[in-house]
Amino acid sequence: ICFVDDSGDLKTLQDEYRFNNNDIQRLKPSQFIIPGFIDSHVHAAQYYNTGCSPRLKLLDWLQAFTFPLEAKFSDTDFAQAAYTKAVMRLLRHGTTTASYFATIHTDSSLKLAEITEKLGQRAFIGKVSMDVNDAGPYYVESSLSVAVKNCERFVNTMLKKGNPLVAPSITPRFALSCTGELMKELAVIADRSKLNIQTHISENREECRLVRELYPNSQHYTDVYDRAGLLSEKTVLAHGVYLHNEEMQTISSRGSGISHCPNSNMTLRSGLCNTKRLLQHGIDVGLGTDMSGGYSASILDAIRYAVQTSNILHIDCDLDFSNEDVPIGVKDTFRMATLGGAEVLNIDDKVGNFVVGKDFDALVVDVSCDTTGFDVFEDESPEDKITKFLFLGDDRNIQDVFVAGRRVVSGAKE
Ligand SMILES: Nc1nc2[nH]cnc2c(=O)[nH]1
Ligand SMILES: [Zn+2]
Repeated sequence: ICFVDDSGDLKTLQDEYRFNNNDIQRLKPSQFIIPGFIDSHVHAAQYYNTGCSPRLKLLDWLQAFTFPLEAKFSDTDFAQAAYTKAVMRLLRHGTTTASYFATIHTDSSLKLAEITEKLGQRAFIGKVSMDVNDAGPYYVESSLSVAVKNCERFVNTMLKKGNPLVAPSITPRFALSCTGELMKELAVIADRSKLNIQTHISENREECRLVRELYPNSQHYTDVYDRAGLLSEKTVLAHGVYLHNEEMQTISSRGSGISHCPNSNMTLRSGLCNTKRLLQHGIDVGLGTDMSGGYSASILDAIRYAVQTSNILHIDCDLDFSNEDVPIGVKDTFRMATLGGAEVLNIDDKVGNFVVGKDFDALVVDVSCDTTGFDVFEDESPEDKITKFLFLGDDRNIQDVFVAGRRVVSGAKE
């Protein structure tokens, strides 16, 4: 982004900033641009299962549906086809940055990185690390040392590429899938190259109970990760539904962020995350689809579910809340979907809003395109139109998608 200027005098701007007439894209009155959406927690492999909503809770769902699906990604041809569809779908929904979990397989995780590079999406790619799986030996790394070697090969290959848009993220699946030793080794690898870290935390009551049982010497779930050295300002913790105040204080003091995944939290009946409390503790909050825990690949869906989650938390609570404590609204969740996500992923110096010097990651939205699913009226303000798009719009309204100034989706008719 070289300049932001609302002067109507094109000639003066052209003289000052030296751009050609051919470089100008004029927006229609029904169009506007917004920062690209950031999905701070999404499982690329699980795209295959989106919409299959099996009505199980987290741990049973992992065993019955998710691990068997992820095991198929040992086949790199299968991975190539499935990941291509996933990345294309996310881009079509306006996700300019995604923080992906892949699977435990190094080569197919590298394929996911290649696909995001080719299709032009900004991405963090996580080869999933797990050296424990009670569900069986068919989906687990065979030992601690193999898990560490796999992670190192993945990270080294990614770093050698040196792509400014696609980076590795260290990805211990969660405390129930990793030994304490593995988590410590992964923290060292992350620290060595100052990498992002992503994992799940405090998503489901049964999961929290098992973590307490498995780590009796830790004060709480957050402490398990903190003792392993996994909490940095580049750490993304997905869910955080059942965090206590003390845990939020620790997360805040380490500068780690939470990826709020409201569709997943409801679909898997995990719980309702109180994002207001997280924000009050000074924690960065972004949005995640967490597909296929969440059934939708769209961050617009997460924007809506995040509003509704906060609304539900405030039903019948009016007497307990002061007048100031209103639920979060669509402005808040739109921020989470853009700048909030950038803060959580520690890339807010590069993306998240339109500030000179940042990269142009943007969506051209048209609220009156041919196939639009809602109506706007002449007397409505720009703010009304944006709000309607956030609540009622979909990929049909997303005309163009730009990542770092490159148009990666063009919905314009020839
Ligand atoms: N939602 C969700 N939670 C998890 N916890 C550990 N693995 C997963 C996963 O794949 N999805
Ligand atoms: Zn997840």
